[in-house]
Amino acid sequence: MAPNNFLAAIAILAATGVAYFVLSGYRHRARINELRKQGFPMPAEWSWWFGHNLVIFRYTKRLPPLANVVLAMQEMSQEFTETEMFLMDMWPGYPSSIIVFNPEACTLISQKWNLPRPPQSGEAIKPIVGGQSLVSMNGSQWKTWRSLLNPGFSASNMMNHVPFIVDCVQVFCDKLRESSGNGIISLDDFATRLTFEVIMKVTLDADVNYQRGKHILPTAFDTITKWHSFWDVRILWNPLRPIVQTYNGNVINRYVQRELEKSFLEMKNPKQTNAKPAHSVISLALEAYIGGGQEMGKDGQKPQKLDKSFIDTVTNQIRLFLFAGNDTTSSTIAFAFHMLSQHVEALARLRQEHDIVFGDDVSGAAHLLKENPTLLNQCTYTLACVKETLRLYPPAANMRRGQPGISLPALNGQLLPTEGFNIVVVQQTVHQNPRVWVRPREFLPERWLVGPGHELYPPQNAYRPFDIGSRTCIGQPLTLNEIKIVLILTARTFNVKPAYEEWDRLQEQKRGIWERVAIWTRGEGINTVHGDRAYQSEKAGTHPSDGYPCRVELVTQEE
Ligand code: HEM
Repeated sequence: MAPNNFLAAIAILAATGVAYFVLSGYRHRARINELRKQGFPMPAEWSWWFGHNLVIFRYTKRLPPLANVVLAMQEMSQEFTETEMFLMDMWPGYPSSIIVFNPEACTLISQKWNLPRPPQSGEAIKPIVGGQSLVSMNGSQWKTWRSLLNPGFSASNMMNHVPFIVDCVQVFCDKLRESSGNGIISLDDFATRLTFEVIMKVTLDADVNYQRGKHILPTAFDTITKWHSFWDVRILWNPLRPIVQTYNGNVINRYVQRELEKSFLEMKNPKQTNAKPAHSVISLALEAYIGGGQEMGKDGQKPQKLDKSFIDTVTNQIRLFLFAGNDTTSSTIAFAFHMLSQHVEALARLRQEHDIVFGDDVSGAAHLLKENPTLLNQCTYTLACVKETLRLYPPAANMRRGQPGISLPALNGQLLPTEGFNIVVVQQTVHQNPRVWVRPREFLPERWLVGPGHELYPPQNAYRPFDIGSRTCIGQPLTLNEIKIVLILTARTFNVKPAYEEWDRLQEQKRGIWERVAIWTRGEGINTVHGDRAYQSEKAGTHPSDGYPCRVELVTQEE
C-alpha cells in the first residue's frame, strides 16, 4: 500500500472511531437526560459533558485523599433517603450504575432474580486474577465451577483446617509479643501476612512461612495489588502497570500450575506418592475433576492428564481465592482490633467468654482448639464482635447487571428500569441505613445476641457483608473461623492501641520543603471520616488507613 493510502486508511479508521464514540456518548447521555426529566433519582448536578463524574469528585474532595470511593457513595446516599437508590452516570470511565441501599431491593437483586454479574466485575480484577473466575462467570459455567469448588470451602472441611490456622495465629501472637513495647507496628501488614499464610495452605496445601520471611508468591501478589486500583486513574493509567502486573502474574501462574500438577500426580497414584487425605481446595476440586466424569471428565473416563483450559481456569480461581481470602479477611482483623480498642466493655466481655470456654489458663487455649475445633461454635460473643465489625466495615461491594424488563422498586414506590445499567449494592450504606437499623453507627455486638422483638434485633436482609443467595461468598466459613481464632488467641494476652497521633507527627516531620509549602498554602487536609482516623482507605480492597499504625502491650494481671 502506498504511504498516502496507508495514512488515509488510518485517518478514516480514526475518524470512524471518534464518530462512533461521539454517537454512543450522545445516545447514552440522551437516555440519561430523558430519565432525568422523568424523575429517575440521581444527583441534580448532571451535565452532557461530564455526566455525574464531577459529583463524585466533589464528594471525594470532602474526604481524605486516600479514602475509599465507597465512602463517597455512602455520603451521597444521604440525599436519597426517599428512594434508597439513585443513578450515577459515570460514562465513559465506568458504566452508569444504580447505587442501591434499600434492603428489600437487595433481596430481589441477589436472591429472587439473582441478576448476573456484569463484565466489569471480572475486568476490574483481571490483573489480579488473570482471567475468567467465579466472580466473572455466569449461568451454567458458574454453576459447574461453583459446585467443583464448594467442597473445599464447606463448613465441615473448614474444621479440618482449624489446627493449622491455630499454628499460624500462634506465629502472629509471637510477632505481637516481640513487638510489645517496641514502637509502632502496622497491624494491617501483620494481618495480611497471617491471612496469606492461611489461604495458601487452605487452597494449595502450601506452607509459605510468610509471617517470618519472604516467599516468591506473596511478593508477586503484593506487587500486583500495589499496582492495582478499582478507580484511581493515577494508578490505572500508569503505562508500566500492565508490564509489572503481567510479569508477576506469570510468576504466580507457574507456581500454582506446579502445585496443581503435583496434586494431580498424587491423586492419580496415591500409593506411590503416600498422599495424605485431601483437604485443600485444589485437591478437592481435582478429586471432583478426576472422579466426576459427568462434568469435567470426557465420556465418563478418568482423565489421564489435565487439559489446558481446566489448568488455566483453575489457576485463575486459585488466584481469586488468594486475593479474596487475603485482602478482605486481613482488613477485617485490623478493624476488629480497632473496634475492641475503642470499646473496652466489649473487650472485657470477650475476654470473659474466652475464660468460660477455654478456662483461665490463657496458654492452653491453642491446644484445646486444636484438639476440639468445635469449641469455636461456643464463642457466640466473639462471633457477634466479628459480625458487628463486618457491619461497620464491610470490605466488599456487590455488583450485578440490570436486565431488560427488570425494574427496581424504590422506597417511594417509583419503578426504576435497570436495562443497560450496572447495579451496585454499597454494603456500608445498607448496613447503616437508619430507617431499619437502631443506633446504626454504634458498635453493639449484643445486637447479634438478642431475640426477635428486641429493639436491637437485626432487620431482615439488611446485613449482607457476604451477600445472600446462591452467589453468597464461598469463603464465609473460612473467614469467620479465622477471625474468631485470632480473637480467641490474642484478646486475653494483648492490648492493641491505635497510634495515629504519633504516626501523623512522624509523617509531619518527614515532610519535604515543597510539601510544607503546599500545606502552608492550602492548609492541612482532612484525615478522618466521621471522626474515624482508621477510615476505609484504598488498597485493592478497603483497608484501614495507613495500615493501622498501633502499639501493642501485654495485658497485665490486674486487667
Ligand atoms: C471478610 C471476608 C469476606 C467478605 C466480607 C466477602 C464478601 C464477599 C461478597 C460481598 C461477595 C459477593 C457476593 C455476591 O455477588 O452475591 C463475595 C463473593 C466471593 N467471595 Fe468473598 N468475602 C470475604 C472473604 C472471602 C474469602 C476468604 C474467600 C476465598 C478464599 C472469598 C471468595 C469469594 C468468591 C470466590 C466469591 C464469588 C462467589 C461466586 O460468585 O460464586 N471471599 N465475597
